[in-house]
Amino acid sequence: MTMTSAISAPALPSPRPDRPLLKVCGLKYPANVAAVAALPVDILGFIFAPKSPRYAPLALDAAQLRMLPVAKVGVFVDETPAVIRRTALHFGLTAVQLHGQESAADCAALAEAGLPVLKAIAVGEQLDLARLAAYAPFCSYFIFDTAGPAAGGNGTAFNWELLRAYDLPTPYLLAGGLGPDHAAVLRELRLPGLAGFDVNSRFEQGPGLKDVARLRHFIDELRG
Ligand SMILES: O=C(O)c1ccccc1NCC(=O)[C@H](O)[C@H](O)COP(=O)(O)O
Repeated sequence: MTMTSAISAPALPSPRPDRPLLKVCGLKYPANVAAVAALPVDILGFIFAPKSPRYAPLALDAAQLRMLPVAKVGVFVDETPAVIRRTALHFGLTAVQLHGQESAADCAALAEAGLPVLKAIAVGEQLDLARLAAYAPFCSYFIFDTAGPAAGGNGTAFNWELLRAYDLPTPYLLAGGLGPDHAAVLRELRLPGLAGFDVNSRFEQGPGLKDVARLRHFIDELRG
């Protein structure tokens, strides 16, 4: 039995020609998870990195997650494959997001075990796109996120123009400090390979608690 056949989770959405995908990351509390899942969002993200203030497994309701008809991504930072696979099965995850120093071989091993992989790339002043070619065959998406003191959820944006030279076949989500005030510019943003956006700390009332009204307004503005 493959990993995917053991998990009844909706598939990871493909890029859409008509509108950008939206991933809301860093959810933690069951009532808030339900409220965000009722919005027209494409992917929900849950943090399984113990150092994060959004570390979710102790608060999450696994039965609720397994039933949700939305793609669910578990975010891990340099975690062991065994823990990742066990967590994915327990929570019914659709895919895993690797947000540390994982290698292309790490991504390949999980993808070949039936778990689609989103590989996060930390972007600083420069972006070495050439090194990503080794990852591309094993990743469903890249997530370009701003490098910072924490592995993720830093709340700051990077220079998106660094992606103007992107030429790999793997689509990506843009992340890093995207907030309500970005809706209009994101709506017009055209970059090669860009499939959508990943939002997190700038839509929070507290760590892991999303502001549903702020998200709804952002989605309305983003999609028109
Ligand atoms: O959000 C976290 O606390 C986090 C911790 C460790 C690894 C990854 C983490 N977040 C992953 C994400 O996909 C975030 O959405 C991404 O870093 C952007 O966050 P933000 O800058 O707050 O919008």
